[in-house]
Amino acid sequence: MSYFLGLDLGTSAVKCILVDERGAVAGSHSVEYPLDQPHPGWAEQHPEDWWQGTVQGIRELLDHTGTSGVDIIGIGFSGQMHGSVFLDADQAVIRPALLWCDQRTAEQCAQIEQAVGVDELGRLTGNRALTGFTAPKVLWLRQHEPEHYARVRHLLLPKDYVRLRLTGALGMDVADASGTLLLDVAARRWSQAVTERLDIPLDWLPPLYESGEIAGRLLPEAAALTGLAAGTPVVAGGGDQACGAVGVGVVREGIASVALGTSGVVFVHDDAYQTDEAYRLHSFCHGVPGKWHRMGVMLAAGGALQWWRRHFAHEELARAQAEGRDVYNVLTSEAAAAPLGSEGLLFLPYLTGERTPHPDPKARGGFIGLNLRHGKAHLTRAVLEGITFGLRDSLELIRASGVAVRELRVSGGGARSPMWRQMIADIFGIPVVTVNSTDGPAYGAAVMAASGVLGRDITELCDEWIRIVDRAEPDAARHAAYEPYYRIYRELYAALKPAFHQLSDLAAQG
Ligand SMILES: Nc1ncnc2c1ncn2[C@@H]1O[C@H](COP(=O)(O)OP(=O)(O)O)[C@@H](O)[C@H]1O
Ligand SMILES: O=C(CO)[C@@H](O)[C@H](O)COP(=O)(O)O
Repeated sequence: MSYFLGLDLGTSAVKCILVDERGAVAGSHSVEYPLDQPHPGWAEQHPEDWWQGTVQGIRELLDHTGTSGVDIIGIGFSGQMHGSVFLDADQAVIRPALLWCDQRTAEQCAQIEQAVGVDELGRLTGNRALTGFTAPKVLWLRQHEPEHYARVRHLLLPKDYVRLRLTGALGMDVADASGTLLLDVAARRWSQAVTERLDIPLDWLPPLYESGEIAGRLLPEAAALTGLAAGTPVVAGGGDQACGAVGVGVVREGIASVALGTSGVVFVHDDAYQTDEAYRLHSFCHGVPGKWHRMGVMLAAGGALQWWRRHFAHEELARAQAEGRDVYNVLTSEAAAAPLGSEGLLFLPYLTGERTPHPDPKARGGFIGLNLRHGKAHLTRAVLEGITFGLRDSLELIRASGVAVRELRVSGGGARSPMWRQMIADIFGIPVVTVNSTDGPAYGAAVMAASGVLGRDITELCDEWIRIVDRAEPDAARHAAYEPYYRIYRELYAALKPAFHQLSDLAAQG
């Protein structure tokens, strides 16, 4: 049997999966690596950790599944988006990468929007300057670490660095490149106009590919380290959101996806390039050649639940261990027992600032409406409801731009919870489905590898390999009961913004 290897270079771990020629997952394995937060709001990782994790992950996957490297006929990549990998003339890493969730570049974003103009930047790139994006990170390096900046000769995104180590070839796909703010997203090529205005050398940027195109072949030294065969084709792949959407079959108009990972993303496929009026949604190239997508991105969706679990779920953790259950399972069961609306309690999930719909690194979280009757279950339910209201904000932007969403496909860690899936269906008022491929971005990366190696269309492969396995219908009464809560939720950010900013400034002073 021949296999495709899908690699998803995530924020917390690299996930490696094997998919056979009929689209069935034959095995998966993850290797974690650390995230550094040297200052409040900063987030960095060492590209060497990604490389070591990937090598280990591939080796262990082959060992555990008893697969021979020669049976892997293609490799595809998904990766956390936007992170800046700065390389010198010898392709050596100059400093740790600044990640998608790093918030240090508010000043540089303002400088970019002033230098280019918000409308002109939108016209050239389809997007606004947001702190997570790559171009502001380049300006930050120039202003704060000029000695490092002087050495830069190549700029890559996280997965492209690992592909470089595997194949020796520099490259980037247009889906991931869309999140650099240096791509002319409509034309699917680097924007000379933007690089010139920002004074970023165009020759730092690698050759561009569509996601299913072969971007290199495995080097003999990488083959020796991983157990794969030298010469194995490696496709360009995509950013994790484009790969995740392909992985659940969001390759046609009318179907949207919600990815509930650390971040939370509402994603729609576009046959033609589109932007919303004020560029509040991201407009990016899709992993499907010649197609685009729009998405709203919450910075802490699953991340907010993870924070809640880590700091406040000690009893639930003990119970989960005693009963051999997942702690998230215990938490969501508790939340299910609390009433809808958490008895007048709302949670704001802006724990690491926010992107959509409030592009504000100084936005903060909170519980609003606490009273003496509230206990842990109410608070846990409020966290889940608050994250879901945050996702609904992105859905409303998508709806306002004229897209009729008929069905939502959910993926990511949060999608494992039937209770949360039903809550999304009720709050959104749309059916929520899950598909047979639960490996999201890694599966999408494997589909892209199959497309490149077999010369098949990505949409066709998705139609053949992906099918719906579960469906949660919205309950009309619960949908109506959530509406007044959602209306109040929508007003809270604007009302609390001045306090968030003052608190954020006070915290930064130490
Ligand atoms: N059984 C579950 N029920 C509800 N949420 C869950 C469950 N398992 C994981 N999660 C959520 O999913 C998140 C991890 O999702 P994942 O897709 O693995 O994230 P990432 O790829 O960003 O590392 C966790 O932080 C948690 O909030
Ligand atoms: O910033 C974005 C998309 O714009 C994130 O999707 C990151 O690419 C990684 O998110 P997780 O998969 O770790 O949640």
